[in-house]
Order: sequence, then structure tokens, then C-alpha cells
Amino acid sequence: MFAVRFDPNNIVQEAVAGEESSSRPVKRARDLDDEGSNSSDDEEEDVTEIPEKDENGTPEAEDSTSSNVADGEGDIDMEETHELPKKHSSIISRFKQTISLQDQISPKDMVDNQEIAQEHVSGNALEQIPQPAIVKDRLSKQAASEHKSVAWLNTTKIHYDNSMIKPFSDFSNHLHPRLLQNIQKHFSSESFPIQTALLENVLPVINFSLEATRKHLTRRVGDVLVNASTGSGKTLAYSIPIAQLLFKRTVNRLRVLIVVPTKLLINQVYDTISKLSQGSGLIVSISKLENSVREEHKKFLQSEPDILISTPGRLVDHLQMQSISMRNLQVLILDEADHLLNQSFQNWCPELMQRIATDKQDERPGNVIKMVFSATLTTNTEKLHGLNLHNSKLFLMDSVKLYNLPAKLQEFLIRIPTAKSSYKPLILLHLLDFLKKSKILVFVKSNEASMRLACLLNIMIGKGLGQQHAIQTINSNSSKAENKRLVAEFARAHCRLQNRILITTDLMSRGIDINDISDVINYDPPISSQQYVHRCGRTARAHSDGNAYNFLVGKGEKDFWEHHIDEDLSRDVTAPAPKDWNEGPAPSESTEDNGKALISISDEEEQTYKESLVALKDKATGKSSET
Ligand SMILES: Nc1ncnc2c1ncn2[C@@H]1O[C@H](COP(=O)(O)OP(=O)(O)OP(=O)(O)O)[C@@H](O)[C@H]1O
Repeated sequence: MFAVRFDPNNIVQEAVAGEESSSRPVKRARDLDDEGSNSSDDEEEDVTEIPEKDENGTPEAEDSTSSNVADGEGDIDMEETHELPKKHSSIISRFKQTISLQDQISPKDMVDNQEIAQEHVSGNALEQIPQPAIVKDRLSKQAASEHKSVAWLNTTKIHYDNSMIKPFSDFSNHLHPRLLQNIQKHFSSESFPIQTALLENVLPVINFSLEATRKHLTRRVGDVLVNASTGSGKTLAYSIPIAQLLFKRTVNRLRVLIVVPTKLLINQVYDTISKLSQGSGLIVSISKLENSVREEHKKFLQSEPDILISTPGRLVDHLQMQSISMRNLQVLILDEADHLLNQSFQNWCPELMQRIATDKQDERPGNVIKMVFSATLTTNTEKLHGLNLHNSKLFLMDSVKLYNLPAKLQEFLIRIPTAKSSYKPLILLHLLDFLKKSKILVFVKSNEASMRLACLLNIMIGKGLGQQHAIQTINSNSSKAENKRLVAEFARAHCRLQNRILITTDLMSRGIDINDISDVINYDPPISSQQYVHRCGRTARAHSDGNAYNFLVGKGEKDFWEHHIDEDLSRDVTAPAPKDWNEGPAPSESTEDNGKALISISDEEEQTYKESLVALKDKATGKSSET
């Protein structure tokens, strides 16, 4: 998982050189893939764990992609780079999309090619090669935005908004009484907006089918795509309908399969469904890498689960071992679907689709209800097409921008002049001092950078620069157990006396549900709008407040944020607009000029900072660091 090993000798050169060279992100995922797929999207199954070996002693297939993970930058989706035929079909598919978009352009918006041809070839005897129409800028921007979501065109859009909060008791006619009781007891008395939207649309159809004829249940309900912000309660949104569907089942058969990308998510989903299904006798099973596949195989044969939660790799193992049958499958759920669909190992998706068709002896779409959830739902036509969707409804808030941010997220842009980029760690320390009693995640571009930064901050604090903060880092030098312990400790920690800070790579950007993280700092910029959404989504969860701070060095990073991240984002009408920290006011009662306070560095501080860098180097090379 953590492929980049810590090289202490590089520690100081990179502390400075790395900061200086970071004014423009080097390589962007957007350049590689429309989806912005990136290293973190190929991470293995447990954010806190080191790659495991399978029974033969070889690394698990999922881990094979993870060697790129720790270094957030410059990573390329393995599938995109190595599977040429697939790449060709993707290019052809995009070409077709462009042609179809071009068909929608009205003649008045075309720029006359002939005129341009005249300009360029006059005096030249060569004949102009026919060119596609050039679209005027206004329309090209609009077309570009539509082009991004062209994969969603053939869906019925169901819009919802943040006002759609309802008491769960309003659904009492549609929910089994015990299920309603479980929801109110373990979760909440009110549904979140995406839950309201989904329950209103899906529950009546499920209940009608349960009472009338079950024959066409799956096709009647149709497929469900959900593009809802991080922390909006998607897990409960899909768990309630499936609990309602199965609450009165009499024979245990595998009827619901939930595929998630990480072990951590398996546990969260299992916890939710177990609480919901109390009193129903439903058998909910999980399948994950740390369990013995043979033990699981035996268990599933002895007692077929009603609901199985698995990661894709382990699912394929069970399909191949015939541990489970898809014959009675009614619902397939893909959680964090964009992440899952970016994973191509073991060809899990086509393999699963093929197996469903074979076991059900029905290859037509609609033989299983597919529910596809993400905060950054894929806009890749090819990937959605592979799911064989039928009568699909797309739940979304905004049809112009791609992704929604949590309603109560406040974003800050902290612009750092390129000349000051080598002081980034010190500027970070200023910010940490500014935030009080906070639980903070700091995202950096690589595993090594996280270790270096944590070490440097602790040295600076030790030398009297800034206040006391509890700073930890998730890194590969620690054991699997140690990383797990650190995350658990961070989740439990109170911040009454000092800030709790976890410095991490994008390993922590998905699937972490810690509701009291108050601040996320993008110390190194994310490489795509998707990554930004997931990082920021670790705070402001479940309709709580949260802040995201974006360090933007020089014009390059600011432009990148504006044109490649912000452009894809939609914010609720009541949500605060991003604030430029340099223009204040910052989230503090302080009346001083916060922007300057953050980036201005006194001579004394500069001196101590330089000493800290030397101490860091000494520490890395094994010399005594104390002066
Ligand atoms: N109706 C509700 N009322 C209060 N809290 C809720 C409700 N529904 C869900 N939650 C809580 O909100 C938190 C976030 O939910 P969940 O993890 O399902 O979000 P998500 O949309 O899947 O986020 P992400 O995309 O980041 O994984 C959880 O702690 C969950 O228990």
C-alpha cells in the first residue's frame, strides 16, 4: 500500500525544494482520464493497512494497484495505461460523444470553417482537409459541461434539495413497524434529504410489488443512481429499502449483494444494516480479505446469507469458488461506485454481471435492481454501460455542476506567493495555532511528505514556534495495527486542551466517518475535483459545520483550483461561498489582518524555522537534533 519508502536523506532537500516547486501541480489526473481517476482511486481495501499476502504468499490483486497510492501525484490508472483495446474503445466512445454533441449545435453557433481555411491556406496550393465545426466559445463551454455528464442523459432525473427533511414516522405506512422502530432508536427521528427522496420514490413500488405480484419487482423498481454529497447519509438511504424488502422474508437466500471498495466501509455498512434488521432474523454476512476465504466459503454453503457485504476482489474469489449463487439476487448495491468502477482487477464487474445473467437465466437488463451510490458519481459512459442499467432514475441536486459539497462546509483559499512557498510548513503552523480545540485532517501529496511534515512541525513546536498540538501521521513505517490504532484514537479523541491533527495522504479521503472532524486542510492541492470532494467530505458530515482550507501556491495552483476543481462544484443556495482568507474575515474573533498574520513571518521565526530544518536533517541522518 505504501509504496514510497521513507528516505531520511532526502528529508530536508525536499522540504525546501518540494515547497518551491509546488506552485503548479505537476501532472493532473484530468489529463489522464475524464473521470479524474487518480492514485487514491486505486487504493487497496483498508486505508490503514499494509498490503496483505494471499494464501499463496503473493500480494492480493487489489494491492497491485496500490503501489502508486501513497504518492498522490502522477499516478496513472493501471487500467487506462495497460489495457490498450479498452483505451481504444474509450477513445472511440468519446469521439462518438463529441460527434453527437456537435449534432446539437445550431448553425448560428458555428464558426465558418471556410473562412478560417481561406485565411490559412491562401497562397497555398494544398487542399484543406475537412475539419469538424469550431464552436463559439460560449457554446463550447456549455457543451463541455453537458459533455461531462453525457453518461447521465438516458436517466430520469429526480431532483432533491436540502429542505427535504422529514420525520421517519411520515413513512410509517411504508415501513415495517419494527424497522421504523429500529431507525428511530439507532439513527434519527428525521430523514436526511437524499433519504427522503429515495424512500418516497422506492418504498411505494417495493411495497406494491411485495403485496401484489413479485414477478416483476426488479423491473418495476428499476435502477437507481445517486449522486449525493459526502456525509449525506447514503448508507442509510439504501439500507432502509433493502431492510423493508427483506424484513418478512421466510427462507434465507442471497437476495442483496453490497459491494464496497474498502474493509472499513464493510464494517460501517454491516453496522448500519445489523441495527436496522434487528428483530427480522435476517442473516447479514461480510466477506473481507482478512478472513480466510475457505472458512467463508464453508460458512456461506452452510448458511446462505440474505445480505452479503463484500469488496470486489473477495467477491470474485467466492464467485469462482461457487460459494454463492446469484439466482435469487434482487438488489445489487455499489457504494462509492466511482471508486469501485475504477478498479478493474480480476475483471470483477463484467464477471459479476455475467454471473448474474447466467444464474438468473435472464440476460435482459432489469433482472436485478442496481443501486449505484457516490458523492462523485462516474460520468464515464462506458463504466455505467457495463452495469447493464434498466429504467434508471438519477437522484441529484444540481444538473449543471457535477458534484455537491456539504451544505455547511465553509471553504477558505489561502494564497501563498511563490516566493514564500518554502515557508509552507510555518504557514501551516500559523493556521493550526489559529484553529482552537479542533480535530483536523491535513492532506498531503505523499506518504513521505506526511512523515516529513509531522516531524518538522513537532520540531518547530519543540523550539517554541507555535502552540502545543497533538500531531500524528498515518504512514508506512508504522505497522498495520499501529495505523489502525491511530485512526481509532483520532476518532475517539477530545480536543478540549489542544488540537488533534492527523497528517495523511488520500488514503483517508474516503470512507472515514468521523463526525467531529472540524477542519480539513488541503496542504498539497488535490489532483481532481473528485478528490477535492472526498477530502473535504471528511468534515461537515451529517449536516454539521466544517471548514476546508486550501493552500494554493502561486498563480498556477490558484488557476488550477478555479478551473479544474471549483468549476465542477455545486454549493447549496444557503451554503457559504468560498472565502479568500487573505481578504478575511477568517473564522476567529481576532480583529487583526488574518491574511497577513498567516503568511507574514518575522525574522525571529525565520531563524527558528531554519534551525528546525537543520534539526530535521540531523534527525533524518541520525545526528543529534538538539542544539
Ligand atoms: N437521518 C439521519 N439523521 C442523523 N444522522 C444520520 C442520518 N442518516 C445518516 N446519519 C449519519 O450521518 C453520517 C454520514 O452518513 P454516511 O456515512 O452514510 O454518509 P455518506 O453519504 O455515505 O458519506 P460518504 O460519501 O462520505 O461516504 C453517519 O454517521 C450516519 O450515522
